[in-house]
Amino acid sequence: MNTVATHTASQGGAPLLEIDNLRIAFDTPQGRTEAVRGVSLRMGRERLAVVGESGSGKSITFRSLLGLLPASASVSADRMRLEGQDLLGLDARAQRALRGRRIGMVVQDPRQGLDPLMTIGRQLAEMLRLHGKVPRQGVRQRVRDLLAEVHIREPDRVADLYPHQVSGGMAQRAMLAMMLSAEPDLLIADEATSALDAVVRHHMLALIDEQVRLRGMGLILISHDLDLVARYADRVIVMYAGRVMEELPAGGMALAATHPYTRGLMACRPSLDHLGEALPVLERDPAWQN
Ligand SMILES: Nc1ncnc2c1ncn2[C@@H]1O[C@H](COP(=O)(O)OP(=O)(O)OP(=O)(O)O)[C@@H](O)[C@H]1O
Repeated sequence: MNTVATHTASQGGAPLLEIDNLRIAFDTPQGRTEAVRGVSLRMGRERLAVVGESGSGKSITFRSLLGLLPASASVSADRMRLEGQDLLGLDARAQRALRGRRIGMVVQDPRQGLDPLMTIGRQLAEMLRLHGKVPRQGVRQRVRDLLAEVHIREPDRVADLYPHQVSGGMAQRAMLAMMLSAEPDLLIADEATSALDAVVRHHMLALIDEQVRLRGMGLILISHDLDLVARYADRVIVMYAGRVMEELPAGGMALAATHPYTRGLMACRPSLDHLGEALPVLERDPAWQN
């Protein structure tokens, strides 16, 4: 299956995100390789997870929305729209504006998204000024509020710290606060928690979840962790070799999975109930590539 048919319309009629027949190829010294091969999906202000093995095209599919691919990538699609706004053919400036305002992205290494030379508070203040959503005299208070909204307990103290002075979990919260400062419609969390330990990971996902619900945003959760996905997503798309193999409700994933690749993915999950037992090897069929 290559098209995610479920169509959850967002307010105003148009779906939050529509992608039809997205293709991404890279020019490499060995020739051209097609990494994404005709992905189509629609989503509303819901929580959509994207799973699939390494290299299946999860990250680049959603990075392409933001123009975050290297120059060696060629992107084409029949349609790519955010609430009806055409994302194809935007120039670099318009793409930056979109990235800043309507789509936020939280990545695995928060320090990638934070400037090491600026305190967290100053970075947040600059973002707020850039988006012009808060009057000048209100910026300081808004910085404090945003840090408190991501459950940072001593916002004034943390605002004065540089990214290297805080823990990984705290840096991710700060990055989330930066993204939220623009009041985006769609948040992309790309393996946002995999660099953290299990407890901190759940806290971060729970925080993202809370903010997504409070603000009525759409969430795209790109992850390898099927247990996290079952907990924090409504729907799941499963990618393999640059295509969408199937779409499932997150809750009943194991029951609903029909594609042998997805069933294999489920079976290969480590479980506390079977500690010490060998995991099955994920088998692949060349026919799935077609
Ligand atoms: N700059 C690049 N040049 C050539 N190929 C690339 C480049 N970036 C990504 N690719 C290829 O695109 C494919 C998809 O990459 P992508 O990062 O989207 O995978 P992924 O599913 O997100 O994997 P992971 O879970 O490991 O992050 C991979 O096969 C990768 O080799």
